Amino acid sequence: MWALTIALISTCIWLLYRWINSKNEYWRKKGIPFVRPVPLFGTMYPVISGKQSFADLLQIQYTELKASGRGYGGIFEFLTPTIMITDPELIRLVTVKDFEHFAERRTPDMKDDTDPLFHRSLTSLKSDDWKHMRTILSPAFTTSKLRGMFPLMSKCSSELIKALEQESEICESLEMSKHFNRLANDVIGSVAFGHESQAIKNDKDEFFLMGQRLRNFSGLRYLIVAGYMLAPKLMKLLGISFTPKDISVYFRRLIIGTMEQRDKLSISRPDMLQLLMAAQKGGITREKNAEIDSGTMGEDSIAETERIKVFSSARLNDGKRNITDEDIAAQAFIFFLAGYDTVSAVLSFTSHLLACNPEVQRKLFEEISSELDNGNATDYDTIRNMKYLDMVISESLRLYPPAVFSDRKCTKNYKFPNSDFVMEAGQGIVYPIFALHRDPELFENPEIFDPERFNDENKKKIRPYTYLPFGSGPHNCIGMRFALLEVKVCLVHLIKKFELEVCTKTELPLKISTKTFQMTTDNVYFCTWIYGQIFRNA
Ligand code: HEM
Repeated sequence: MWALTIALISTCIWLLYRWINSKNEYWRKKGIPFVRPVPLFGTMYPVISGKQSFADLLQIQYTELKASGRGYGGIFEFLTPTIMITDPELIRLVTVKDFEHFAERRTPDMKDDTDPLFHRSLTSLKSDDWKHMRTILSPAFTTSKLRGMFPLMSKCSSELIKALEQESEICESLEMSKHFNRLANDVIGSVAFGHESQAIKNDKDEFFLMGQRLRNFSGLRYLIVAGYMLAPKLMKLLGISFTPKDISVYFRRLIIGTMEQRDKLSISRPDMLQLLMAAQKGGITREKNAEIDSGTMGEDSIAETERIKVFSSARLNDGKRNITDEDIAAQAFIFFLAGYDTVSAVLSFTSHLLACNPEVQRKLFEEISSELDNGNATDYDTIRNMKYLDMVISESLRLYPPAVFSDRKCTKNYKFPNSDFVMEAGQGIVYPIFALHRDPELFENPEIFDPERFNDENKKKIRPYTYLPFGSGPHNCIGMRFALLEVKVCLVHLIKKFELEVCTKTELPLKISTKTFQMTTDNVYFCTWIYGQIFRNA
């Protein structure tokens, strides 16, 4: 009996081993260059074992695949064969020109009721539902709407400065990322949820604590992300949700409660929630000549034409799709998820870079002071005119793009140019943003922080589709202009008041965290001094 059981178990293990190995043969059989996988973990093992950050792993794989000269190659996300693009021209084809073959993201397929907020959000919607929702949401990011949201952002930044002043009186060094986290929470809470969150003043704020749990992708949630990569069908069958139930219920209730209150008391506020409520009632129109959804600076002019083509068929209200309260809650939720860690990461990394590069910080301070000394208020237009500020942020986004890669799902079989390789519908394709930004053939001395790369003359020399912190094509980041404005407002408030300096706790050189998939470090500490005449005149 024992012998039979052992024989049975051994046979199962052997069959499993054969099956896994046969999966790992996928790219070899297709004749595509590939990164050698580890059984079961594919090419993800260095990240799963905590040896490498996700950004570093993608950079190593990119370098290996680029060397093949083919412009793309195979990786294995656990058992799933995926294509990684290394050629900027192919990124253009996939994200822009041949959009109809790659019209979706690879967001996990879930049952409708598993994670309704995530499932109905812009990042998960497919085909016409996505086009329709994106068309509705885009007007929330026009110049005039951002101008309206500016005071909400400004208020949060002023509160941040007060908090830093208070803390710097009692502490020698400040953990800046902690503060930026709270700022990002309060801004997106205010603008997307219409909720006056108070995380800057009170770290026990309920909205903040819920958000902290939601954005924590370590531990069990790290395993859930891995589970969706390893066995998506099984995860779907088991109905495992990304978002803990209580958090989902909390955010939904908050949004719907706020909407009811606004309706009852006829309250109107210049935020995204108001725009979504207007869209629900059919009262939102596209503004004439509105600057919306313009491409990222890494693209070329063709991208704009393609974007217009994709959305020309979508109408704001086609009579077929009603916007439900659930849809509104889902969009506010995804704005929170997409706009919280990203903004807080940009602020943390930019501040770190400024602390390490006093000359750049001084130049930035001079630009801010001179704009404000000219009698300008710290308003939307003054901040938009600060060129050096824009250069500093662009360079920080090159070195530390919060999204280290982006992806698409092949939605229609696709024959790669100059090759026999046909990608099958359903397969995934990634483009490694971080690796492109750090490629010495694309950016000279890529490890060096040099905002001059983005001055008027130099930025024209950047090859299209190599600098893509906000992605590319019709699926690019809808919140780009909002995010950049928020980062700028905060930095202007910060630098006009403080000098940032490294301290003994500052990690030098900075290491990207290996504990999570996100672009973050394990800590960002600075010494900060409140701005004083003595320092600035020295
Ligand atoms: C500095 C901050 C941010 C960075 C670096 C960033 C970056 C990105 C990137 C790389 C993508 C994928 C684009 C592609 O695949 O082509 C993306 C998508 C997206 N982002 Fe952002 N993002 C930021 C802030 C925000 C904010 C503040 C919001 C919302 C208010 C937002 C909402 C979204 C949404 C909804 C998508 C999916 C768009 C779609 O598929 O149609 N992001 N973002």
